[in-house]
Amino acid sequence: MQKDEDGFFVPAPSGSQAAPKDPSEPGKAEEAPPKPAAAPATLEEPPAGTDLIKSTFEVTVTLADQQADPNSPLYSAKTFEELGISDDLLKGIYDMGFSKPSKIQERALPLLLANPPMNMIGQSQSGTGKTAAFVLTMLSRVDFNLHKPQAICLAPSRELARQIMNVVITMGKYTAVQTEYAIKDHLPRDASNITAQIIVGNPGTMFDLMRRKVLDVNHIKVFVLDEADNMLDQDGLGDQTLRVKNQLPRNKPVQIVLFSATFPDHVRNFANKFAPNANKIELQKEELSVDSIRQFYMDCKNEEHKYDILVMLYSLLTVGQSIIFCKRRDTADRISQRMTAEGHKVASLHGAKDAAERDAIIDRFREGREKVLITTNVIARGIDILQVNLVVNYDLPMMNERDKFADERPDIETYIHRIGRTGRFGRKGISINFVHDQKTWKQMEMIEQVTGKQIVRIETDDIDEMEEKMKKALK
Ligand SMILES: Nc1ncnc2c1ncn2[C@@H]1O[C@H](COP(=O)(O)OP(=O)(O)OP(=O)(O)O)[C@@H](O)[C@H]1O
Repeated sequence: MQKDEDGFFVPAPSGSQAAPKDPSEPGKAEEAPPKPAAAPATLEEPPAGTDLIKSTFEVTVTLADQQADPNSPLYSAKTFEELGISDDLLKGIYDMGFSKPSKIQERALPLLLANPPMNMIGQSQSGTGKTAAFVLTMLSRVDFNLHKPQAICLAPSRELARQIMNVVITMGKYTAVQTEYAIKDHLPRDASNITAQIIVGNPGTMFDLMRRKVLDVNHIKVFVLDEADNMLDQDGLGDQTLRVKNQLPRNKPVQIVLFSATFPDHVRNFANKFAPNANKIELQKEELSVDSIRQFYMDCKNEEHKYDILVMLYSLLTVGQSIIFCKRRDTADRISQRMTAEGHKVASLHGAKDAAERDAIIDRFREGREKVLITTNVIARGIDILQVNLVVNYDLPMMNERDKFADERPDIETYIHRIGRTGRFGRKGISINFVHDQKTWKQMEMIEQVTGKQIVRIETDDIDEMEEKMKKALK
């Protein structure tokens, strides 16, 4: 059994190849032991000036080449011009409104674009600009005169794959780049032979296109995993991701680029094997989430009371836009049906809906036509909608949603990604957890302990106080 995007167990696709079960055996080509790493360099951000993002967090840069000095200006770019990329790409970047690289871009791009290409394992908080870093890497390595797949990017959900594709198309607007999706129900126009240079999709469909030789792997130079810890998780999408990797040519170097806001220890070991000899950018454990997200909790009396509180919050949910995370698809449906019947305007999105419906729902939400989205973990990661200023954990994320053998511990990584749907690129945001019994209270306490960020109580019976606290947090 494996899990789908919502974290539900589903049977493996028929005819799929068996993949190694042991995470320590990810294949043969990548078995070479990594070189000893150089002493890590810890860098502090200079005082923030007019930066859009006031990043005070620290990253640790570890170079695969132990002779090199990670503090060398060679490995930092204060401007996009310094990167030596084409004018067409520079124009694309400036058109997106980016005036200078964000912290992760500043540190990662010189390493990503250097020749010969080196693997990268990059970590930086949600909403800090990782996408542009790997998209620029793909675009700058592609030969636009060659009509063959040259860069592939995998993401855990169709919504995220579509979002990444938009960045590829927008940033590549002044180039001749051609793109293709590898997502379900989105068959390539010419279903026998993909001529596009950059393919973005989900691992199951990507593998299928490769296996059927619709996607020729022989010219692939870059392989990106966004949300890499999730993509490598053995109980989630890991097997399928590994199958994709095993299709890549072994006699030619492929640059492997892994990015995420979280790399839990058990995945990090696998990541090191998946992307051997990688340059690494890591966050300190206590810096996993950005400070611009203020975290609250509400003490609900019981499960039913959670619903009442959510309805009471409705006027606040619609001040900007909000995402409500539930554990189960049927909870998401039930809440949205009830709220709709009571005259509120909400949408629900989860993995049981068909592809066209999912696309329509997220597009409407992105355009601001829906203000409240009730969903599952399917869009917990990566989704970038700047107007979202409130995230509600109607149910806390649990490990047992990811792993049927896990106990009732909270899923800290998923929590960090969920609340990261707000507070994008230095903006303010709020998250609210609903707790309703001893168990959920303890789970939240554990989240507070591990993340080192305070979660402040809001009274459930004083709507005015609630409003005031939340508005203050958003100021
Ligand atoms: N250099 C920049 N200048 C201004 N805005 C930027 C810059 N880089 C990225 N952004 C914007 O910041 C927002 C967040 O970026 P992105 O979605 O890449 O975050 P992320 O680090 O991938 O987050 P997550 O971990 O949630 O996937 C996007 O709206 C993007 O357009």
